[in-house]
Formats: sequence, structure tokens, C-alpha cells
Amino acid sequence: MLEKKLCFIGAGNMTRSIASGLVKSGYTSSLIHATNPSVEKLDALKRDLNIKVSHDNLTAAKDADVIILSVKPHFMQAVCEELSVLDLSQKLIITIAAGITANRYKDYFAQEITLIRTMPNTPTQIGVGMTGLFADGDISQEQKLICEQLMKSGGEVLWVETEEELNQVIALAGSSPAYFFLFMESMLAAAKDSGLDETKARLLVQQAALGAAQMVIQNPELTTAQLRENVTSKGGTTAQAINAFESGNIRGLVKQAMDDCVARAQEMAKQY
Ligand SMILES: NC(=O)C1=CN([C@@H]2O[C@H](COP(=O)(O)OP(=O)(O)OC[C@H]3O[C@@H](n4cnc5c(N)ncnc54)[C@H](O)[C@@H]3O)[C@@H](O)[C@H]2O)C=CC1
Ligand SMILES: O=C(O)[C@@H]1CCC=N1
Repeated sequence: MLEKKLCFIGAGNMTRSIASGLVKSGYTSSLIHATNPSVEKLDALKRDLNIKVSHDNLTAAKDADVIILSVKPHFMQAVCEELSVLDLSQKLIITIAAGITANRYKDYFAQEITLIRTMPNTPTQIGVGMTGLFADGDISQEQKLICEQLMKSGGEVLWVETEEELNQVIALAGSSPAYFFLFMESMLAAAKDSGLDETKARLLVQQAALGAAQMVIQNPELTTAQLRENVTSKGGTTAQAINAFESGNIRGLVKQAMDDCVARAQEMAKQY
């Protein structure tokens, strides 16, 4: 891997996920710097990953080859404006924020920047993440490779051609771990209502979820509909369960949720 000096601005959930993936895959931890206002998150990162930490965004960014903007969208403008006093011409800027468009970053920094927008997800932390990548404008193959390699340490990557497509990545992968957690959460609540021991229920649910995902991955020639039908015996138990989901319009609900997710990203693009 091309090892560059990295600086994560914001040391929350996603910085932890991405930095963990990097360190686990052998990236030199002393080349990774994370900044944050609160000391607790920095102490935990230092302890767990042995990376450099500080409160000083400007010094950390000045020293880095690659700046990874990892704050919540409503803090992004302030962070970019703070960093805009630096000469950023030789730096690669990667953002992981949802919604904010490449053009907005250009406004915030008020100088020429080399920017790649990315959309990772939390499973990046354990090496099974999914990250969408969008290169804004004229970006060299080397810079694309640097970004791709960084994100690949956390799982799969997929380049997209437009920022609209990146919004689809949010709905399908960035936000979607939460949909699957909600589904499992609902199954566990139902099991609890039925009086099943929580530890037993969690083992059953997590292994079924893992197995279902692996079945999809390992049978690329089968549609997900076919895989579902293979479980569903005519007149059997699964048919009853699926019938309950279909009667509750699960497909319409999922479509609504994903449309709302994209709509929120589009709204954020106007808001920030
Ligand atoms: N959580 C997720 O599953 C995903 C989040 N994202 C994006 O990642 C970004 C970060 O999200 P999380 O890590 O979940 O948020 P988080 O809230 O866990 O972490 C952000 C951190 O930035 C710090 N921060 C705020 N202002 C700062 C400043 N001026 N300088 C330095 N640090 C500052 C906060 O104290 C916080 O610790 C967001 O923009 C979000 O859209 C993208 C993909 C998935
Ligand atoms: O909820 C959010 O806005 C972020 C983006 C994708 C996952 N979390």
C-alpha cells in the first residue's frame, strides 16, 4: 500500500471504524493522526490503535498528505473554513459526510482542492464494510488509488460516476446496516415476548443473518427471490411468515425508507 500521512478531522464512530480497519490491515499507526475536541475519544483511540491524537486541526492537517473530513455535516463548514488558511494544493481531501456536495466544499475552502467524496459504513471497522467513492473533477490515478487503498482496508469499494449515485450508495450501504439491525432488533423483541432466553435468541438471529448474507454472496447466479423461495415450503411455516410481511407491505415500506433516505441526502445538499 502507498503509505501517506493521514489526518482524520473528527474522531467519532466512522474515524474509529476506518482507522481500525487500516491498523488491522497493517497501516503504520504513527502515520495516522486524529483530532477531536473531547479528550475521551482521543484517549480511547490512542489506547486501542496507538495512533497520534490531538485537539489541533490545523497542525494535524498541515502535516498530512491526506485529510479525511469525518465530522457531522453541520460542523463541516466551520471545519473547512478553519483549514482554508492552509495551502491545500498538494493535499488529497477525502470527505465521508453524507449530503454535502463537492461544490459546497469548494465554496467552504475558497481555493482549488483535490476532493474525493466517499460513503463508507460502520462494518468497515471489522473489514466487511462497503464504501462508495466519487472523484470530483480531474483527479489523478495515483490519488484515486490512494483513496481506494485506504477504504479497501475496511472492505469493498465501488466508484460511482455522479453525486446522485452516491446518494443511492447511502440508501443501499451507508445507512442500510441500521435497517438490518432494526430487523434483528424486531426479531429479538418478538423472541423476548415469547419468553425465549435473550442469549439464545441472539445466537439464532445473528447466525441466520450471517448465513443469509453468505448465501447471497456465494450464490451469485441465484436471485434473492430464488433464495427466499428455496426456504419457503408450500403451505409451510415460512410461507406464513412471508405472508405476514407481504400483507404489511414490506416492499412498499422498504422503498419508502430508501426514497426518504435519498431525499434527506438531497435536502442536506441544499441545507449545508
Ligand atoms: N455513522 C455512520 O454509519 C456513517 C457516517 N458517515 C458520515 O460520517 C461523518 C461522521 O459521522 P460519525 O463518525 O457517525 O459522527 P460522530 O459524531 O461519531 O463523530 C464526529 C466527531 O467529530 C467531532 N468534531 C465536531 N466538531 C469538530 C471540529 N471542529 N474539529 C474536530 N472534531 C470535531 C465530534 O466531537 C465527534 O467526536 C458524518 O458526516 C456522517 O455523515 C458516513 C457513513 C456512515
Ligand atoms: O445517518 C447518517 O446521516 C449517516 C450517513 C450514512 C450513515 N449514517
